[in-house]
Amino acid sequence: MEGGESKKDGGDECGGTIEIWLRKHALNFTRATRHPFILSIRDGSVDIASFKRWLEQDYLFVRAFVAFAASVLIKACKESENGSDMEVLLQGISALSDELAWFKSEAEKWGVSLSGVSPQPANLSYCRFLDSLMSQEVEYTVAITAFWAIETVYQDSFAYCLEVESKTPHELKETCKRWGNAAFGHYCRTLQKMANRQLHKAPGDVIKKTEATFLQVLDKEIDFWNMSHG
Ligand SMILES: Cc1ncc(CN)c(N)n1
Repeated sequence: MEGGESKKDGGDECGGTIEIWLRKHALNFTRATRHPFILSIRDGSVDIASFKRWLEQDYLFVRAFVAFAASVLIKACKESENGSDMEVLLQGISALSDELAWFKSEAEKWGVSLSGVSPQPANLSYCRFLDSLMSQEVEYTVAITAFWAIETVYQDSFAYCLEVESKTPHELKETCKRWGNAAFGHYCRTLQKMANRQLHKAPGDVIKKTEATFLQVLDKEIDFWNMSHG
């Protein structure tokens, strides 16, 4: 097992809490990762105005997500018994810096101005939700699971657009590779193990809260994709 993990740590890829939830809530997960917007990228019918709208809104979201990532890092430093969590999250934050730079250059490529963009209601609601998870009262278990889910929805969605049979337009391949690449997939699986390890030792009430938060993330992601329709 990678990283010296054992079933005892909750690191079993088949039997961890996260894998159980992915099976239990498969419909919600599929709605978040096989949204019509993603399907339209994959079959090549995507409306470029929708893509540009997504680009503008996601730039704003990622700025809020950086603050959330920093709060998860602080919780890891204080609450995680595993020293490598902090290192994984620190690398994740550094990748978010590249992500912001990428949004700026991608916007320029598409003639989109990011300076005057206002967040749409679904984006505001998602950012407010992230804010609520940044509170000191929110356990690391809840926060790391939400963080894993947010990154994984993008990984799974965009990796789907890169499968051999996909007809993703050439000019959108770069976007899909940003989250659909193998290294990002590996990063998401590492986050999944971190979340599983926490859940393995969490009390029942925290597990319940974490499952509810996971479902909220999926709903917020669906609303976010819906926004691209305008
Ligand atoms: C809405 C949303 N969810 C997830 C990600 C991946 N960081 C993102 N950029 N935007």
